[in-house]
Amino acid sequence: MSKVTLIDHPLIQHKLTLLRDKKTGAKDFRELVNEIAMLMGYEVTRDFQLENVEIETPICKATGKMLTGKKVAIVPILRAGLGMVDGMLKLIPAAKVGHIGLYRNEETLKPVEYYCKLPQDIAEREVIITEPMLATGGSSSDAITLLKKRGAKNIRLMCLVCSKQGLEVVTNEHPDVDIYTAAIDEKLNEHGYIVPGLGDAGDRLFGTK
Ligand SMILES: O=P(O)(O)OC[C@H]1O[C@H](OP(=O)(O)OP(=O)(O)O)[C@H](O)[C@@H]1O
Ligand SMILES: O=c1cc[nH]c(=O)[nH]1
Ligand SMILES: [Mg+2]
Repeated sequence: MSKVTLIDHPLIQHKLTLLRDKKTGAKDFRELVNEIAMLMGYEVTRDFQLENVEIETPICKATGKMLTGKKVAIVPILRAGLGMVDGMLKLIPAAKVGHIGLYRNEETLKPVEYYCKLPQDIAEREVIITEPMLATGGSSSDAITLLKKRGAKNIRLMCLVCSKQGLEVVTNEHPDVDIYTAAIDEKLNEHGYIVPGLGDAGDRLFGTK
């Protein structure tokens, strides 16, 4: 069964409230999304493996710990997932970045795929999907399916706001994928938007509405 981790660190909750506020404009919204992604990144990568390495400090020989070098791919779901990429790359600068383009049909709420470009060795990488909004769960679930078809085996999903029902969909369809989120909101409205949510993340990031 998927592990769902609610990352409710005070700094993240504070920034999330600013993000939810409709008075927050695109510039601040972009900055906040990146900052939250970076803060969440600590928790998302907490189980990364370490190995002992021998080094010499200015004082003496010592044993330190370094990442075992498992390669990482950050995969944003376009467009809104792009907003979280820079924050994650600050933490893992050597990560490669794949892109999955999906938009939600406004009537059916079903995701439509329009782009996919992944690192060639995606099967060997630890994949972190970035997706600010998990509403019906359709986009996240389809993105995971697509990644699995391309051979990805170790996938985790990083969101800002999830709906309860969307989480259920993704955890049922992909019980092997762990999910990290800064909030779990109560419900969806009749247009499939998360309530209270933060509105349309893509439009708010890129100022398209
Ligand atoms: O869980 P779901 O019900 O599938 O909804 C979530 C998706 O909806 C939004 O994408 P949108 O279609 O608005 O595209 P955009 O990111 O390009 O704005 C959001 O960015 C998610 O990808
Ligand atoms: O609340 C929602 C639902 C889907 N997509 C968004 O950007 N926000
Ligand atoms: Mg959108």
